[in-house]
Amino acid sequence: MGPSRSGPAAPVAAAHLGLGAFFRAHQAAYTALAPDAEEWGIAAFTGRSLLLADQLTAQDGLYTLLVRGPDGDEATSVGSVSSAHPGADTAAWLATLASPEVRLLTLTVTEAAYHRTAAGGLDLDSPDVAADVATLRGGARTGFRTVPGRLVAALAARAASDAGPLAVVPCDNLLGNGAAVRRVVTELAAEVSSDVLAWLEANVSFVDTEVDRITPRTTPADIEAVRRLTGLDDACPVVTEPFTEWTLAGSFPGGRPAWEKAGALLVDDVTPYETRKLWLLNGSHSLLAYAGSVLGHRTVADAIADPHCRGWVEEWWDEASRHLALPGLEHYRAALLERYANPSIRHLLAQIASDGSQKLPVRVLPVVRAERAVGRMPHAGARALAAWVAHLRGHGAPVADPLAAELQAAAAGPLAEAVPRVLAALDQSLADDRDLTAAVLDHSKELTR
Ligand SMILES: NC(=O)c1ccc[n+]([C@@H]2O[C@H](COP(=O)([O-])OP(=O)(O)OC[C@H]3O[C@@H](n4cnc5c(N)ncnc54)[C@H](O)[C@@H]3O)[C@@H](O)[C@H]2O)c1
Ligand SMILES: O=P(O)(O)OC[C@@H](O)[C@@H](O)[C@H](O)[C@H](O)CO
Repeated sequence: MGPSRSGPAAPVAAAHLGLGAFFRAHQAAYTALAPDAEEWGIAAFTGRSLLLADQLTAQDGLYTLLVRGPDGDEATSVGSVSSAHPGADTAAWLATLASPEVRLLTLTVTEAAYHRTAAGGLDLDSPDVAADVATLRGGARTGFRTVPGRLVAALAARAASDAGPLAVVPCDNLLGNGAAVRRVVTELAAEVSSDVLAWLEANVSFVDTEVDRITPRTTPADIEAVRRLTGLDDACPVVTEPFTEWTLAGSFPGGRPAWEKAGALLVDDVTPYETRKLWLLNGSHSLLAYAGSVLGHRTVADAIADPHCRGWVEEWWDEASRHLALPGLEHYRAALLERYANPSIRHLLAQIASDGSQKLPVRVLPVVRAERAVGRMPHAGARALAAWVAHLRGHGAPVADPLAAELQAAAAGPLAEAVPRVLAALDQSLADDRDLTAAVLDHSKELTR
């Protein structure tokens, strides 16, 4: 028997786009733990797939959260998802966001889904973005190809029904994610309708967040572990670690669940938390994803057990720590080592390796630039870039990236020519830095020797 409810689900007051593993281990779990959870049911939409929406609907939105610590598993049933919908159901999407009862929208759609240029604006040259501009200008209510397109369509529907203010809460690993999403959404709205633009500027707040909880993809073995532990045939449990963190800064004009009572931190500025997390955790994750997989490792736990990889991570943390403001970095680093070594969390390096062109500019390049600005050579950062070049040349984890074709072409051929071409694809000024290019080349040779 699968999970099912004994009473009604909470009325829908929040929406989510990007229904997947992380949202269910993080934001939905915080909402479920908040004391006012019964007022904040969530209508959750997948990005694209049908399966998870169908599986959750068959389970009344309920799923098992399996928290795996080094010493054992703990299963809880999470009930904050009141309805689950496939991303293609635009009628339900527009109706949900046009409802005055809905005052909150969280997002976990991956970094790549925002269609940002390297400078952070909306990529209006993208054919998918251009198609959405045409669709939105034509007033169609379906057929959107991008996340910014879906967001602007929803805000237009909300403006039309005068449904009141909304807080948009992006939870992807982007620095200044609230401001980043505000920018792409306002730039797209400006292409489409000055009325919608004016409405959203007056009614929509974009909240910056730092989010942290390592949540790998669910495997058949996880489903079996849940069955053994709970006796339930849960088709879509989520496996995560005990550690969890959520820091938010911004306004919630229509209210929000009392997330702070569930452990979230409401602050004036998330930047120090966000940079610490993105550089130390995500930066080292990307380093391991490329360099560790070149050495033949498959998971974070395997790679961190290798003294070479562990040394590279420590070196990266030394470089990044020179540019971080929060105190207690030694403690943070020690905790990360424990989290990475958790043998019950099989976090695949191949999953982390995806979309490097979108992730490295956030996780690694700021530290490389800061080190070069003070005249130092960031060898660990150069190694991460070298490992990415090796990955694009076919070593280690397979390539999955929206820019895969052009990046793999840039990475082909003699290494001495490939390295500056790949660096230039990230940022021309990196390729123009001869000493950095030479260091990346040396690390590339060493890694693939
Ligand atoms: N998994 C983690 O440990 C973790 C931790 C912190 C933050 N995050 C953030 O959450 C995001 C999602 O992670 P997840 O583990 O839930 O992944 P997932 O694959 O389980 O879910 C991703 C969701 O985003 C949707 N999506 C993906 N690409 C899209 C696109 N181009 N357009 C529209 N929708 C798209 C998918 O359809 C799915 O609904 C990550 O990319 C990251 O930014 C994840
Ligand atoms: O989820 P992604 O693909 O953005 O990145 C992979 C990991 O680095 C990331 O998911 C971390 O596990 C997470 O950010 C931990 O909080």
